Amino acid sequence: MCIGRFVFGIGGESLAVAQNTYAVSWFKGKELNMVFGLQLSLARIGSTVNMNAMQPIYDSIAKSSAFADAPSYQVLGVSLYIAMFTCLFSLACALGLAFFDWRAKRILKTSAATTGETITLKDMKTLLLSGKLWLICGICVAYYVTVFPFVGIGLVFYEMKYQMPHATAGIANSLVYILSAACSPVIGFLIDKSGKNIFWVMAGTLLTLGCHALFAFTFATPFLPTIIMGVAYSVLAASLWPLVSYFVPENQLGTAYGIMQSVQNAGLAAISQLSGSLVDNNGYLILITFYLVSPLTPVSSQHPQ
Ligand SMILES: N[C@@H](Cc1c[nH]cn1)C(=O)NCC(=O)O
Repeated sequence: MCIGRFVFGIGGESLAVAQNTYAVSWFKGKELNMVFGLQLSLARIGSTVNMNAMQPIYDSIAKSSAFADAPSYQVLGVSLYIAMFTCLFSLACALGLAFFDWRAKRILKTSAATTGETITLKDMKTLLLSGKLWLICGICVAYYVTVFPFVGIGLVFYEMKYQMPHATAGIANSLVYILSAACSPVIGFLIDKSGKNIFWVMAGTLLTLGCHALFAFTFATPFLPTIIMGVAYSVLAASLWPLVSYFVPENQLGTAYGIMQSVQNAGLAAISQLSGSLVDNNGYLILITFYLVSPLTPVSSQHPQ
């Protein structure tokens, strides 16, 4: 299983790096935040379908006459084979993209997704010494560790703190992603219109901070902070990822996004472990208080655009 998850991580995150680089190369200066919003929206539809569909798929296979006496690992295997078809669909889309890129290159007599320049060792050194890149990485990791691990343990949190039935807790937990799927393109469009990415990064961070405060210190309906968190997360994501393209030259974008994803995932790996251990040993109040402190890092590391 660990090997499978390792390969999955390499594939998924490389895809994200390539997607971001293509998006900037094709849409820079033309509603880039909206394009990122749309991309995030589709990714979040995928996460939501995954969160809500896999258990029913597993249950219906287990109940089917063909697998009535099958051990659970076989039922799981068949469920994962079904999930594999969405990966094949993704591969088909990538092949379609390659075709359009090749066609654009042929018609425009240029490389569509790159400037034709490749990164040199000197560029790499300049990039690695760029304070702005590391600040963005800091914002990215400090913010995302308060959202992805929270959603990861959210189901049990809603059940335990708010005494919600399993199904209602599942709906509450997927609301962050459902809202993000619905709002991200619209929010991306509004960010394009205002052109103030850093302001929106700060707004998204502060709103998320408020949500964690409501979760930690009140017993008011959790739907309100969850809804606000869905919107805040969309605001942050649609404004943060395009920001890289404002200061990193096009031939270094892939490397810059690669560094950003690595830092984000290193933080997520560590904080997911810490979240589990904080919940088990100290309870949810301490965990949410920890999430409250983490986004302060992005707020304090930002300065006006
Ligand atoms: N690292 C990417 C992709 C991802 C999503 N969940 C885990 N990895 C990322 O964070 N993209 C931005 C987003 O908001 O999903």
